Amino acid sequence: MAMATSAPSSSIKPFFPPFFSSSNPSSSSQSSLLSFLRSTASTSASISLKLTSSSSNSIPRSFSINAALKTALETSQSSVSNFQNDAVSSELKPTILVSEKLGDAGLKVLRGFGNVECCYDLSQEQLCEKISECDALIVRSGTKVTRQVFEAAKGKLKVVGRAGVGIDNVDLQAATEFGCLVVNAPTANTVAAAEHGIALLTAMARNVAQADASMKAGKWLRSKYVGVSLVGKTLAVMGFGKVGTEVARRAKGLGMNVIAHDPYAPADRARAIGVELVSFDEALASADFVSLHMPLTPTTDKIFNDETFAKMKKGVRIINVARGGVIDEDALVRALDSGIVAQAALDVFTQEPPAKDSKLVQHENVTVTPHLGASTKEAQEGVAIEIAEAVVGALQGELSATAVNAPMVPPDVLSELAPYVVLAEKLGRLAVQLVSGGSGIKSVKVIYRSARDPDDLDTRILRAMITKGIIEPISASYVNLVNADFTAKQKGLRISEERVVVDSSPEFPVDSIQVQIYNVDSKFASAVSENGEISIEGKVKYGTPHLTCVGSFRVDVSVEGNLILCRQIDQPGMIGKVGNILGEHNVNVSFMTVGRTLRRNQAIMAIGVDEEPNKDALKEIGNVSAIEEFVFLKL
Ligand SMILES: NC(=O)C1=CN([C@@H]2O[C@H](COP(=O)(O)OP(=O)(O)OC[C@H]3O[C@@H](n4cnc5c(N)ncnc54)[C@H](O)[C@@H]3O)[C@@H](O)[C@H]2O)C=CC1
Ligand SMILES: O=C(O)C(=O)COP(=O)(O)O
Repeated sequence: MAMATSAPSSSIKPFFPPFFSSSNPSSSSQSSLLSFLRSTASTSASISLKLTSSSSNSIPRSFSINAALKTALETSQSSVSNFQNDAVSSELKPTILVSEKLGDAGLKVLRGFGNVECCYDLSQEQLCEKISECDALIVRSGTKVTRQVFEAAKGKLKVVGRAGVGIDNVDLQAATEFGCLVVNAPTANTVAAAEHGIALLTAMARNVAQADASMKAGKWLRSKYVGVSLVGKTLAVMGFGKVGTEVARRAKGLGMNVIAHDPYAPADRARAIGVELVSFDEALASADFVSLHMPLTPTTDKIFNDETFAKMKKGVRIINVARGGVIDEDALVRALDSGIVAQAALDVFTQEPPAKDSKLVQHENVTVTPHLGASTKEAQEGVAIEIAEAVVGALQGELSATAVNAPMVPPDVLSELAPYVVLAEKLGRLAVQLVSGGSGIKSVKVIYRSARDPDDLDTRILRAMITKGIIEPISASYVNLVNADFTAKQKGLRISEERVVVDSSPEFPVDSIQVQIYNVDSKFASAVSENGEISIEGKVKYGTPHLTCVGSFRVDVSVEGNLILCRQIDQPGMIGKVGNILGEHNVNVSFMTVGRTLRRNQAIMAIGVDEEPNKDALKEIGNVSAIEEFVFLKL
């Protein structure tokens, strides 16, 4: 008879229930309040799940993970305030470092949740030194969040919030590798940036800045500062996203002919506001004014250079409120000197602040502002609230709608998938414990059976949770939604997915999830299917995850607590025998089912137990003569 023990399971309660849970060993020395917050948060979330699901015999479509998380947040917040009389309380709250000026309304939201430290103008060294004490970091465009910062965080940093749009100052690859979520505030400063673009466009066309400076120097130069008119001129908006669209709208109001280039923008959205989408070269060849609104990426880096300036109309005027790096600044100086570019108005620079003697900044045909695009009172209050809520939400485990390096799952999809997310992680955790040795897993297949069209099922979050379930019990890695795919790749674990349409109720997103592990030995031979792979399957029943198939045996056991799987000769009295042993050792049985192949042939008994049986209890179970093999699994 084979007896097997389980692989160690992660027993640390998640601080980030349920999607960003971190059992990072390097951050396991969290303070007691943090541990408390973790446990209360996750408990509240699960209580909320149970209450909702118990009210109906079907999985409620109104199931709201956000509500569950909100409950968790409220519990945590009141827990925090309960601790406020404690002299050491402030040291025990999550620490949020704000490294650049943030609007008061946002700071208020943050202070209601954590310990907020505002430290502006930190050097890289100072930031690296401080970051290992911080759970979250909030930045604007001036802080470089480099790989060194993530390394220095030693796993403590869970969220970086960018109070604005551009995330080119954050090393996203490093953030992902370290499982750190990056969120931004992509909408609150759109209008401010667009208005600043228009301000620069009009100021440049009428030499406002130069004329102002000359008057302040005591001059009256009316003929020197004759400008150009905008009406009837062609403006090329390069990057027809949020800001570009708002600039286009306003420029139309000024009577300009607006064209746009954006390889990813839908033509009908442009057409709807009377803008024609054209190719890059066409935009350059026909524009009198070119306004830049694309992000800085490896593709757009220095996309405006000697070659592209040469394609522009002589005397073109350029506005840049996007990122300095999209222009080769030396090439722009050359184009200004040669007259290809008549004027430029720039809010952003490759290096910020630029060198004092920068030829570009000093050029008489250039109007500059010190990265003021987002700097209106309204925009700053807006981004501050947007980012504060996103960071607090992320610290509570909410899947942010503005996550930059994790799958964005719309709230309604998330709410519907919530119980399947729990099932997915548990199936991964169970399947890996059935592998003998626990290592060498290279190939996993997940089969989702659903009545819905395969295109109508977003499985990214389910795959991430299966990955988490598989990896965490057998390695020191901690896995969350952010780094699941990366960690799987690092470990050489290939997870393929198959979606099978079945004849069940399309009301539910998934009928069953099957996890198969290939080319491994099993410590419980009955979990191996006829085709040779370890195979288990689960379903959500009445809102609760159930294990429904082990190898080729049908079972039905709620996956809560721990599980004992026994294969025995199908004969009367087996349930009683094992139940007695567990009872004698004070182990409470929560569920028990028997699945068999043929009557009086082989059967599998799946027993849910609240406590972990001790060695003696397991030995006694193993000594029952009809039991051929068994395994104890931790969930
Ligand atoms: N100066 C400032 O203070 C501010 C600057 N910004 C910057 O403005 C830019 C745009 O911001 P949003 O409109 O909010 O972003 P967005 O993401 O809504 O729009 C960017 C657009 O650029 C397009 N794009 C990407 N690659 C392109 C390419 N090679 N050629 C043409 N288009 C391309 C995208 O398809 C997208 O439609 C970003 O760089 C952002 O950082 C935004 C706010 C304030
Ligand atoms: O949101 C953006 O992309 C911006 O460039 C605004 O930057 P800031 O927050 O003002 O440093």
